[in-house]
Amino acid sequence: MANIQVFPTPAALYHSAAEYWVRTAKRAIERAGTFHIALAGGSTPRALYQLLATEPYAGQIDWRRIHVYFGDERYVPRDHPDSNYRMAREALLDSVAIPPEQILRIQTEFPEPELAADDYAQVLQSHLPEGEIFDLILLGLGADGHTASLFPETPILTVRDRLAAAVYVKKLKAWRISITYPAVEKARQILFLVTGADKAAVVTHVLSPSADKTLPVQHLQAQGEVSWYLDAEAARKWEVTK
Ligand SMILES: O=C1O[C@H](COP(=O)(O)O)[C@@H](O)[C@H](O)[C@H]1O
Repeated sequence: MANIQVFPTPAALYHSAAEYWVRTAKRAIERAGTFHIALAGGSTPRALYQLLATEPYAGQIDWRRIHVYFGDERYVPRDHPDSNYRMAREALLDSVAIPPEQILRIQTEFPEPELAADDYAQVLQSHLPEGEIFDLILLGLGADGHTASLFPETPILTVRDRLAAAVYVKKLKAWRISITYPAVEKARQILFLVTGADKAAVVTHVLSPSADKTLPVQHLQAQGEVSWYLDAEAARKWEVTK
């Protein structure tokens, strides 16, 4: 059963998500000495990353113990405006003391997206703690129901033998590299961040137990704790139906 929280404003959501991150990191560091987190891309998490780079949050985290991964990446150069790595770097990673070798981006320099995905699958296998388990995965939700780059009606949805894969998204005419269901499902904790009125319909569909299981996020068989942080706009239609 997921924990669903609705916040009156995006700012309230971001502050609670920053507190969640700090709590989860401290707990992991106490338990294992490290915190392995996969970041979401897109635009929603940017404000969270910016908050984490400032007080009172930044000073509560032992950044030297943090290992950062990416849930998905656009197959573009790392300084491209669409790059999820670039967004996270500008919003957070450039401002905190994570050792550079612990920032494990998806390397899009490979000549084929499949090679980049194979490389990232290896990176995850060799860097994640035993069992290839993330402490926390941050995820977003696209208006079409995609999460990470698990897009509807794409072959990546059937990949269960690798931790990362490449996917061509026809409607975007673009390649993506993404972690796969098995990588997401094993995480200790998953936190979805969803804001804005354009997500209201998809949120209602995804969170209604009786809705058709047509969207990728509905097929996620998470083994750990799942939380949804929604702002009031994104939750507007769901709150009416529940
Ligand atoms: O393309 C992407 O979309 C999703 C959702 O992004 P959002 O800005 O609408 O929240 C995101 O989670 C994913 O990382 C990104 O590559």
